[in-house]
Amino acid sequence: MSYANERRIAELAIQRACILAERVYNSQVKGTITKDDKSPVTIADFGAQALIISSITHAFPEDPIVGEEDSNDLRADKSKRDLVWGLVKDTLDATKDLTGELGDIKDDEEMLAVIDKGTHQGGSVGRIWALDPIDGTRGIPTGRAYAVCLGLMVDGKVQVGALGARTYLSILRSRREEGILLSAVRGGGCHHETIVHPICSRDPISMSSTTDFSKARFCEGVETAHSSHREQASIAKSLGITAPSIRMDSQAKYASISRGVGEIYLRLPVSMSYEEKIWDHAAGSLIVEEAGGVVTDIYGNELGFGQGRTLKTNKGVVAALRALHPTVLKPVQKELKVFKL
Ligand SMILES: Nc1ncnc2c1ncn2[C@@H]1O[C@H](COP(=O)(O)O)[C@@H](OP(=O)(O)O)[C@H]1O
Ligand SMILES: [Mg+2]
Ligand SMILES: [Mg+2]
Ligand SMILES: [Mg+2]
Repeated sequence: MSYANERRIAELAIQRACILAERVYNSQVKGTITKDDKSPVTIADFGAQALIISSITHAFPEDPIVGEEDSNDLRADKSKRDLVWGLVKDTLDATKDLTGELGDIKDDEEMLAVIDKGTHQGGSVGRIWALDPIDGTRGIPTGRAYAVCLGLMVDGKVQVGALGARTYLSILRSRREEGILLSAVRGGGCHHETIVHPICSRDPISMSSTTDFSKARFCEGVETAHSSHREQASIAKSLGITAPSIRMDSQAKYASISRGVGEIYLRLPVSMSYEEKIWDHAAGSLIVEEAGGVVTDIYGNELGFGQGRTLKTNKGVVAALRALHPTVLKPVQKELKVFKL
């Protein structure tokens, strides 16, 4: 199946949400709330979730959605709700030419209801979308990278992925680059474009072909609570990697290696009890695979997207160019003392 319509809707929905996210990124007002699990959420996360879910349900009304956020905090805080609705309304007004394909939201009550359409529990049967409205939320208040990510799973396997990301190349190359949009369909390769709407040009992308570890670079997250920098450094050293790690928030790391900026992405668990969320990996992992990479957990197992809202049976992530992946996995397993289950 080509999934051409799903890919187009996902790309447009991501672009519309990125317009909202950029407003928050560039504004003084982030409206950050600390969730019950102590993680942050901003008004951009809520607004982007509302816009993207409304797009999916407009185009594919039968499809369930696993989204990261819910509306509870907004229902309890009228001023935050007003801020989010103001953002959503302004973005809808600014993108009226997309309303035919992506639909509209009429008022703040409808917005809250739309946000709560992301509560599906996931699973291995049929079509299910996985949405991370803002991945790398800490990147928004800190002015670092973030990404807006959407994947379509069919019978537990990701078939379509789209990801809008900003700033990672500008961070790396000290120059301003507009956001980029990457998308992929399984078996159909992936491409990228600068985020300008409407979609106009497409360039295929592929990973770097570097197989010499002395010339290779690896990506890792910024937050030390999300992956083990110490173990990642030790693995890089044992592989003979000499370049410093490329650190950035969000699935921009998947985007980065899929465009040849870095060859390896290591996300080694800091805690063996943490279960990675499907929305943190659905889009990015497919994009890397379609750009020539392999994505597994630390055991070498493929990521299992059909087991609910989390990757229950996986621990950590190891993503690398196909030719490098087996060699990267060896020191990972030695360092973490793990064996294939
Ligand atoms: N202990 C942990 N281990 C791994 N990932 C974690 C974590 N706690 C939170 N996360 C996830 O890490 C994501 C960000 O990844 P990164 O550090 O690569 O930017 C967060 O996504 P959100 O920012 O969407 O909440 C969150 O889901
Ligand atoms: Mg979060
Ligand atoms: Mg996330
Ligand atoms: Mg998020």
